[in-house]
Amino acid sequence: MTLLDGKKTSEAIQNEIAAEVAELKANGGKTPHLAAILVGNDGGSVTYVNNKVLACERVGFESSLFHYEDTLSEEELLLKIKELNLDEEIDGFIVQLPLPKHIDAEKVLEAIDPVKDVDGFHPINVGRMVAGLPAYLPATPAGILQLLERYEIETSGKHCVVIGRSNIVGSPMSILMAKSAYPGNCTVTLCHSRTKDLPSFTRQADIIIAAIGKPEFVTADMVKEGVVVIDVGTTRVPDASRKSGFRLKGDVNFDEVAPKCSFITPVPGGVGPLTIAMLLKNTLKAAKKEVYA
Ligand SMILES: NC(=O)C1=CN([C@@H]2O[C@H](COP(=O)(O)OP(=O)(O)OC[C@H]3O[C@@H](n4cnc5c(N)ncnc54)[C@H](OP(=O)(O)O)[C@@H]3O)[C@@H](O)[C@H]2O)C=CC1
Ligand SMILES: Nc1nc(=O)c2c([nH]1)NC[C@@H]1CN(c3ccc(C(=O)N[C@@H](CCC(=O)O)C(=O)O)cc3)C=[N+]21
Ligand SMILES: [Mg+2]
Repeated sequence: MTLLDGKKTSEAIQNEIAAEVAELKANGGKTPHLAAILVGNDGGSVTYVNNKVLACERVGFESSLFHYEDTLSEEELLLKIKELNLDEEIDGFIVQLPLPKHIDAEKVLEAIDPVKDVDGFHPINVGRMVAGLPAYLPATPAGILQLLERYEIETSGKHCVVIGRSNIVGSPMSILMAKSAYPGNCTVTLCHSRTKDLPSFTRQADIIIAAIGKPEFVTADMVKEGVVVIDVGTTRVPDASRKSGFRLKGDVNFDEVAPKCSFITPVPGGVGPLTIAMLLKNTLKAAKKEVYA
């Protein structure tokens, strides 16, 4: 069993990005600038956004954080997005999800200029990804592809079972794994809460990508010997023995599943750090105008 070290892989990618940024700057180019909008004080969201800002500093990007109370109106948020769309200093920005219930998230994502949509959530970027045109790939699926590639995991002809069909992880992941490319060329099954007899699918899987948000959902009896397991889940569960009062759990029961795996990601230290690295990568592409001329 090989542990897929997301932290180490993320650091390697960030070092590559830092070297490119240094070169850009030396050649008189613009310093890439990522902005993040955070509405409210959800614990996880605050942590992830702060991690993104810290990562920007590490690679030599500029960053801006716009943090609002959860009473911010949809109108005010849309106005801020319009401002960032027009701000020539900012190459890319993200609106952290989830948003408070009184704000229509789809409307907000559609208001972002696709050219600056470094999360890759705008329907234009989603469509371009599906069509195989240059696009910002959503960071979590792109990070998973990086892990598979950097560990030279064979994917061609394999049966990949994705659990979860969200717009940000499961659905794009299923599309990318089916593409005629490496990593890809898989036969893909996309499972969700209406799937009947999920274990009958996961037991056939050569590669399982779990993006459900239910801690320890995937158990040893659901997987075959030699499987590759990618655990996207990051749920905070109460843990009184920790200073923070919680610990992070994946969607896979690691202790019982890991012994059956050829490769598996830990949580934390698996997919999460890659998500941050790929967001930076998209921001670099934005600054270099690699996706949209
Ligand atoms: N590490 C990282 O970088 C990231 C981690 N995450 C984490 O990944 C997890 C998933 O996130 P996200 O995709 O946004 O989640 P969503 O809640 O948007 O989607 C969850 C999906 O899981 C499906 N599902 C729920 N229960 C079951 C079940 N019993 N059997 C089969 N499928 C089920 C749902 O089905 P249905 O569609 O029918 O409701 C849905 O498609 C979360 O823990 C999140 O925190 C997310 C993004 C990035
Ligand atoms: N607009 C938007 N874009 C996103 O990309 C986005 C989002 N909204 N909303 C929430 C999800 C979740 N997500 C994570 C990113 C990093 C870690 C991460 O770094 N996790 C660390 C642990 C961090 C910790 O200590 O909590 C790890 O798994 O090792 C996790 C989850 C991005 N998301
Ligand atoms: Mg992780």
